[in-house]
Amino acid sequence: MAAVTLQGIEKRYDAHQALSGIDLEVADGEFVALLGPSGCGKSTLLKIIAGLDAQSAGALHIGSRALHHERPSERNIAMVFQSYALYPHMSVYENLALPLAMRDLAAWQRLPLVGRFTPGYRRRRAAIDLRVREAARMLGLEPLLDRRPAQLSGGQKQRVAVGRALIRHPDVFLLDEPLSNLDAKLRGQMREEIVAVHARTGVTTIYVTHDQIEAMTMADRVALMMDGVIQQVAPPREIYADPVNLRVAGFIGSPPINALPARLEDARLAIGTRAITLPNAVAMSGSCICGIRPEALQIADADTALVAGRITRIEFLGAEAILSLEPDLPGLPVVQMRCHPEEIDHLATGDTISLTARPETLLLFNSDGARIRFQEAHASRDQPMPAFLPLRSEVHG
Ligand SMILES: Nc1ncnc2c1ncn2[C@@H]1O[C@H](COP(=O)(O)OP(=O)(O)OP(=O)(O)O)[C@@H](O)[C@H]1O
Repeated sequence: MAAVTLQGIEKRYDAHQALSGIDLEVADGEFVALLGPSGCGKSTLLKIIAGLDAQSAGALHIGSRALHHERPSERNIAMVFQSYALYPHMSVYENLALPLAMRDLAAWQRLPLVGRFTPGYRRRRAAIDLRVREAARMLGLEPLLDRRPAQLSGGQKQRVAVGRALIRHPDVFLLDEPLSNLDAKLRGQMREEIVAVHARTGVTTIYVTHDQIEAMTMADRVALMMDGVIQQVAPPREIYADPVNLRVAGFIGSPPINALPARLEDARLAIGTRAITLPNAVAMSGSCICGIRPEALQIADADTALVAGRITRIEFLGAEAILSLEPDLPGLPVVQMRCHPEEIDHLATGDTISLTARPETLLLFNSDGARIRFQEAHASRDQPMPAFLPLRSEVHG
């Protein structure tokens, strides 16, 4: 096992810049998810780490080894692809044993019929057998060892692919969208299994996905990529609660963060015709974007609320509900609130209500999307909800 260090990695395909200035340190034994929309460069970066593609510039280290021209087979990295890439004519046992046979048996020992009579064959085969059975036990594949891939379900194939990748005890384990061919229920189950295998083996893992739930539930840290650039690397809770820019805030979270046009003047924040004083002064004035997570909104009195409008949709999702509100002011987008279904039991589409949020839950961004930080202390939820007041009374009051 080993840490992975990427420094200034660039990748150009002719005129197209696929990766720019990628710096990333994955600690020994850490599980990092590379998350981002389609085409952002996740797979390209993974292929560069695996040695299947070469960077145009930058350095890559595994542990203290600088990797420049090592072939994939010399890197001691294992990779699982979306397609599983199992050998269809081989049994599960043979698929699991293959990486060890290729490494531990000489070419003449792998020959059919003749190979088994060569010196050292039986000892090496016994060692391989032990490892195959150990991997099969870890992944629940023991009853399936004689089957061919065509006789397996998607989840079972996925498990064989994971087992085959880990059987050589690699330094680094790379996975490229490994669950995208599975149905939702199986994906949930395989997420847990991969996390459990990681916990048991402790192999440094880099996991590519465009699915934020996978990234957020599985990884120690999430590296969010967009347009070939890593926007932020942080533990799941932090990347959600403390995004560095509006693109990160908008990508993470479902329903997405509400982004309302606003104006700032020192500690005063105005949204539409309402304003509130923030807990701390902000070192900027002018137009900004106010980000409000759907769960930060709550129903409030019309006199003190942030926004009023008409309910356009209510979705009941079991344990929670999503309410969409069309603000009664032009220029403000539809706002979504996430809450407990009981809180909105009495409401229906077409009703008029008012919503508000605590100032310390607001995320502010400048017009370029960069985060503007203002809060130092977090107020308690038990304290009374601060009021948004009509703009004129805020200004003069
Ligand atoms: N061999 C290539 N030649 C030219 N352009 C390429 C090549 N491989 C990838 N690209 C481009 O580089 C960019 C990044 O591709 P990459 O496959 O890394 O994205 P991704 O984030 O993994 O997307 P997806 O989630 O859809 O797989 C894309 O714009 C893609 O079209």
